[in-house]
Amino acid sequence: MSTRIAFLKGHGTENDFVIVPDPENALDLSPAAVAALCDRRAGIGGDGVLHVVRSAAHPEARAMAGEAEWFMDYRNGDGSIAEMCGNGSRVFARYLQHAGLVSEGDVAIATRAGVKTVHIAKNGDITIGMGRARLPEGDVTVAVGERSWPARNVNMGNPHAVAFVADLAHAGDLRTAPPVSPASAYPDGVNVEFVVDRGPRHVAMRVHERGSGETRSCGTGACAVAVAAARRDGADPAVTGTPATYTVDVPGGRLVITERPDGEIEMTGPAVIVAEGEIDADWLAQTLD
Ligand SMILES: N[C@@H](CCC[C@H](N)C(=O)O)C(=O)O
Repeated sequence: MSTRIAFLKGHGTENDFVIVPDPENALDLSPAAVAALCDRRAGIGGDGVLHVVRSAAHPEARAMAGEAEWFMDYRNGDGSIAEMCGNGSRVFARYLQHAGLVSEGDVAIATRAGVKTVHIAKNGDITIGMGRARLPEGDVTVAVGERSWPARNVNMGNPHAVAFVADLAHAGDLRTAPPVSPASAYPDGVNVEFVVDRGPRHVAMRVHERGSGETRSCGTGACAVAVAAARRDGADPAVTGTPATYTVDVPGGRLVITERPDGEIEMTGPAVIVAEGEIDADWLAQTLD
């Protein structure tokens, strides 16, 4: 009988993940293995993988082990590595709670973008402290077909280009990554958000994610959108001295983002574990041949 590898499936506003608990970092989770797991026809299916590892057991997280016991080793659906995943961190915290590894309240999680504090409420949503946005200088343009828009470069640990558009349909089918120029603004690739207004401090977005394609939600993207919208609306908390809260509708649900005058950003939304199972290790090994 072949070896089995435990997995779970979870999502946050329908940004879905294959969760692979591997406390001692014993699995060789190569890019090809991640892509095979995320394949929606031949694999389990997901926008990415949440590899759950003890910080002390992972070379990229060892230095954070004193602050956060668990490291979110996040991978995009194509197997590439990303610095941060906002929805993933809520689902990661939900998994830790589900597995009895943490209780409700505040939990520190190590990520490639540093240690994040996640608050698990008694019932319902999870809030994560996302840290501060960086807004690199320089004009950026996003194009789809004949249309193009000026965009805001926002870094939430990972890179985003936020374009305000008249109609979300103008983003097209998003089967391929929309060109962003100049390419030099994003040497490591970029996540692209298209945004429309829904009401006061209420927007809706679609996203094309680096390494995953169009997804039903992107947490870091929603934060980037809230930051860009606040600058556009003259509601920059650092200038007004008051927090700015935006409701961001995504195709898979709703996220609420607050930026405080000190620049700290909090994101609140759901996180759900939907299934548990076992991966056939022989199948996974064959996918790599
Ligand atoms: N869906 C995520 C972002 C995942 C990483 C992104 N695709 C990248 O490469 O930066 C989120 O919820 O933030």
